Amino acid sequence: MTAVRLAGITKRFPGVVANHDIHLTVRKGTVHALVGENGAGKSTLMKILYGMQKPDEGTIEIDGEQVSFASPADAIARGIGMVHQHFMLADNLTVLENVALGSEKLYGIGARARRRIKEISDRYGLGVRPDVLVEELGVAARQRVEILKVLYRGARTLILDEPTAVLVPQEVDALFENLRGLKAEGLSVIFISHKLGEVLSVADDITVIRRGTTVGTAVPAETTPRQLAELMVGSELPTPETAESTVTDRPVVTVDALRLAAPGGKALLDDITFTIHAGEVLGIAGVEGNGQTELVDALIGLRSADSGTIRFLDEDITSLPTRKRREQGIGYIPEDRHRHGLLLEAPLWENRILGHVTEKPNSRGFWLDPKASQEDTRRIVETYDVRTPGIDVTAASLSGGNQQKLIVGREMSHGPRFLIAAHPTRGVDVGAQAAIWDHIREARREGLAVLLISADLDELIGLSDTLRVIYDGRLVADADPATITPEELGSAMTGAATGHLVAEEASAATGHLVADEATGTPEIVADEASAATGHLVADETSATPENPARKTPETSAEAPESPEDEAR
Ligand SMILES: Nc1ncnc2c1ncn2[C@@H]1O[C@H](COP(=O)(O)OP(=O)(O)OP(=O)(O)O)[C@@H](O)[C@H]1O
Repeated sequence: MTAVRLAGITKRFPGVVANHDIHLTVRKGTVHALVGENGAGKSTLMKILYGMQKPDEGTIEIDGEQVSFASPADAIARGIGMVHQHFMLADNLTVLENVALGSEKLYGIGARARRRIKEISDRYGLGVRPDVLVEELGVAARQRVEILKVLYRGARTLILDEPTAVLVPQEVDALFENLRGLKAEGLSVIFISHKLGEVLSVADDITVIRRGTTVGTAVPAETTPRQLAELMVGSELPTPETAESTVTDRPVVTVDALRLAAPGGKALLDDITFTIHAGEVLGIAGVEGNGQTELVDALIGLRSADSGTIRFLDEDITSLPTRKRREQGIGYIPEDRHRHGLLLEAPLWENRILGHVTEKPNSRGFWLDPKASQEDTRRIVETYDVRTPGIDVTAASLSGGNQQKLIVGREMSHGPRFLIAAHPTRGVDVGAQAAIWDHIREARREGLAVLLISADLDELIGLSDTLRVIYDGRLVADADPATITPEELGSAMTGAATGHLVAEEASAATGHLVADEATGTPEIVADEASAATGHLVADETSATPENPARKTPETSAEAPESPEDEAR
């Protein structure tokens, strides 16, 4: 039984054929993965299915019937639902309000709506409680609310755009369990992901898109991640090398007792102390919303600390403005590329200037030097393999992964001494990811110090020389990247986030996590660690990805303007 059939879909943009004669058949009751390198045309195809864009050619069939969508409302009416990568929930409203508002016609906004939410939540095991405020919820719980919201509107086919990018391994397992629940009820899921291992574990069918067209399908049980990657890019992938240590004893960044409080006085960052040396990557592990955003903001100067100091090389930069920090050699890959990394409506070469207005090659003395920055943009496009018809197109017209490559290229171009990298490869395909890792490693060999924040635990462990766990605004534990596994680290993060991982640092120098106390409550997830072996030993079985107490401080309200705005 076919849920969705797309046939002969073609979509052109100026200078680009985003989709060319695409064929995709999604069976009822299956998870269908859509894979392909950055810019291959996945999002465009899904926007067409969701009524956000009109195809130039081709047909859409839902349940065997040909349809034509003028807007997402039309697609929703035919049972298509989309869960975007950037969640679209209002923090200050309850789950019930978020779900029911805008669809009052269905079940009102009162008791009937509440009943319906409970019903859906129970049926698919989503664990969504209607009356909590969304701001109280962690990332995984928000995602389940988004899923519930589309089910509430009657979706029978759900499009999930990179749903696992923000989840820790245990949460990914929980999500996949939910997807199995949906399948069992005959629903279909279209799953876009760059994490090929996950794709192979969850998908029933896989369609591969390359350069705008469907190049084949893969049978999950008979395919390895490597074969899938080769099908995607059409050639062999570079293997990310295991890197030798390049850590020196020269401190580049020294943060001492940094504290930052919310307007009400609650500490968002407390007693943050660390040193990053030349050639060292310090990885910060944590469930999103435990102070990472504030830490990055404080380091780049978007917020000022209430107390404590930040030293960069030999200077106290605690009260230095963002632009000056960048001029002195601090690079910044922001977690939200749309808010802090790009001017979406400006051409690529202007985006290359953003945040670096006063620096070479963008300026010569007092004056901007557009020619030089255009030329350098071409170099970045080439070096970082940004797929684009040219440097005059807007940043908005690049695919998500290609936007990310442009930002990384820009930040690496200024020869930073310290790089603040928040999710540097989010949305980037496996080939480009390995290339970005290589660029970072190469700069590290030359003495770059990196603060790395990443939800991709393979990346975090693989790239870091030192790992620390952040929970509730404090660095509560550290772990050795040479021995810890993603699962163990994931447990430590969720465990810490439930407040029951009580860890004491044995010695920052050895990087060993010592957790010395188990509180005996059922939520304990990391209950043992051994300083002797340097291993974090976590009890995975009791991980609680659904814990609603997880912190996600609301940050947008008080966040100042982006550095780019300031710099302009
Ligand atoms: N609104 C637009 N205007 C111009 N070009 C566009 C627009 N949207 C997408 N494109 C182009 O269409 C192509 C396909 O982009 P799409 O976003 O569908 O890729 P993708 O497979 O989703 O990539 P990623 O994995 O990076 O998200 C790209 O070359 C992109 O630059």
